[in-house]
Amino acid sequence: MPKGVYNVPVAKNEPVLSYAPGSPERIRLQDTLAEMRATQVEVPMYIGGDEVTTGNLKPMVCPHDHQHILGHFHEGDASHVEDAINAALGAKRMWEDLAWEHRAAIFLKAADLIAGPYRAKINAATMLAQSKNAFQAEIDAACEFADFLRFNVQYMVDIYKQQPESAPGIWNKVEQRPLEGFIFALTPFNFTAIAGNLPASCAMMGNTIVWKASNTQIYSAKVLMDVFKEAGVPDGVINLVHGSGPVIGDVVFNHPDFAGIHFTGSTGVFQHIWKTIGENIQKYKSYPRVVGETGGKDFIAVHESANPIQVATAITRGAFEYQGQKCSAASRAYIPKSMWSEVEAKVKEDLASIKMGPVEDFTNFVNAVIDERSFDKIAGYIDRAKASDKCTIIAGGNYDKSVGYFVEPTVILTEDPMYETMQEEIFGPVITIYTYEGSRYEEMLELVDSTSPYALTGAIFSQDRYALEFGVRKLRNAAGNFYINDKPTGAVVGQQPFGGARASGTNDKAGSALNLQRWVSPRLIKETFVSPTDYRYPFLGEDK
Ligand SMILES: NC(=O)c1ccc[n+]([C@@H]2O[C@H](COP(=O)([O-])OP(=O)(O)OC[C@H]3O[C@@H](n4cnc5c(N)ncnc54)[C@H](O)[C@@H]3O)[C@@H](O)[C@H]2O)c1
Ligand SMILES: N[C@@H](CCC=O)C(=O)O
Repeated sequence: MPKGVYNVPVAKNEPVLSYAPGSPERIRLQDTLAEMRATQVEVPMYIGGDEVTTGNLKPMVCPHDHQHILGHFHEGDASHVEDAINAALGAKRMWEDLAWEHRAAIFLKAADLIAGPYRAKINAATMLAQSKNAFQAEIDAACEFADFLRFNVQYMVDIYKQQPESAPGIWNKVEQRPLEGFIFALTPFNFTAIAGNLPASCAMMGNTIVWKASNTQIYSAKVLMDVFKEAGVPDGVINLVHGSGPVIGDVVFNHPDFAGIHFTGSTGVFQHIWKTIGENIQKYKSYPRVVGETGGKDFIAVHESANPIQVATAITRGAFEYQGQKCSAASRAYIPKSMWSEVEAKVKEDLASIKMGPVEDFTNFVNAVIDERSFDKIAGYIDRAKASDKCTIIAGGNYDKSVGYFVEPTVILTEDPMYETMQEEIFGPVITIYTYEGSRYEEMLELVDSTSPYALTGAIFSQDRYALEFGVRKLRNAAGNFYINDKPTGAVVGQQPFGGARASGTNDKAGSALNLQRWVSPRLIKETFVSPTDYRYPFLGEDK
């Protein structure tokens, strides 16, 4: 077998295709969409080498056409979670003993499959079942997922390369061991790339995984499992189970071999999980690694010197792309009173030109929100704002779930900086604006910092360097991803490692070496070449 100290290919961001009318990628995607819409699929669980069916079938629908059934998944119960844990533990020894370059090759191949032959399929699955338009699917399911895989291979090797000094006569080595036990990947509906990355990044570091995807993302999770299989991920390394979160969690969090959770989702669920792990801590063989990236109440803070048109564009894209269902979505903005009329006019003009509808029509910028529960929650915020004497709805405010879960991009103007929509994560196409006296810039920054428990993303707009520098310093702890003169969404792997603090997560920065480091437990190995043969220190000798 060849031996060598291998370099891995230098990672580059996957180019985003345009899907312009008539382009080959658009034609391929439209054909794939039509084909997938016309064919119902059944998604089994993947446990060890088996595709497990239970007959307990749950429908997967298009959010923008909720009577259209894309297929069904087989829901499992606690016994399937036990089986998945056993499969993960059974696959562990061979997987962790496999030389790292083979793990790298498998995931680099997965990236090439996603960027190549599976591109249209993963995008179409994400469009149909998660209601993303072609551009939003492309930047997520195809490009961000390929980027996660390729950059993580590079970061894995960077981690392995970090070695201690060695004094003469000894050799110190650090071995990055996978964690003892299995990892639980618990993933959200809104990014196919995140759903794929949470199990894949842990597996890349030599761990074996039990993965539970969100029910509304299982349709694209199946495509990810097909990619993992074709790329050569061995049986039992990534096991996908479907079922109720609490039922699955109950088995996982009571298991002695539970070694860590890689979570992305809401703050409430993560806090519940953290508490459960704390209560069970004596049951585990090791202290589990707890990594969770959670909710946000992301802001745009504007100084008087900012360009109003740039601010308005950041509001429209930052708040309404993918219907505001990004953890990073702008959902509160602080605008100087003197600038507001110009910003308002541009936002209204842009919103008037935005089309809302199904993903199959590529002219729609806005599609549906994910499901009825989410629709009702968002509609509740809008209804309360309509009834409140503290707010005015200046754009949107309509919703309709008769065919799909459609909510118009909605802009609320409030006089109360602590109104509920300034504080709480809505996770829908709703932004609230608070206007302030431009001379009270510092007070406004204090409000931004103290209004919500979250600290995920935020943006500051200013053409004045002093104001900018002051704002960046004042808001040091208000966001883990901070943007200057840009919208607070759209982080790119390898360029803007992503994660927030406070109630927004453990800030282990997805798409960086920091994250991968959490999935290994270093062992220091010291070897002495010529071992001592005398216990005495020189100073113990007799003075003459
Ligand atoms: N910070 C980030 O990087 C980031 C990225 C994407 C999404 N998010 C956040 O995710 C949320 C949206 O995603 P979601 O609606 O899928 O989140 P969610 O918390 O509802 O669900 C996440 C996962 O947890 C499971 N789950 C739910 N309740 C559970 C329980 N009691 N026990 C065990 N598992 C349970 C779900 O089935 C799903 O698989 C938003 O709050 C958003 O801000 C954060
Ligand atoms: N990384 C994405 C957000 C992921 C959360 O939903 C962004 O930067 O917009």
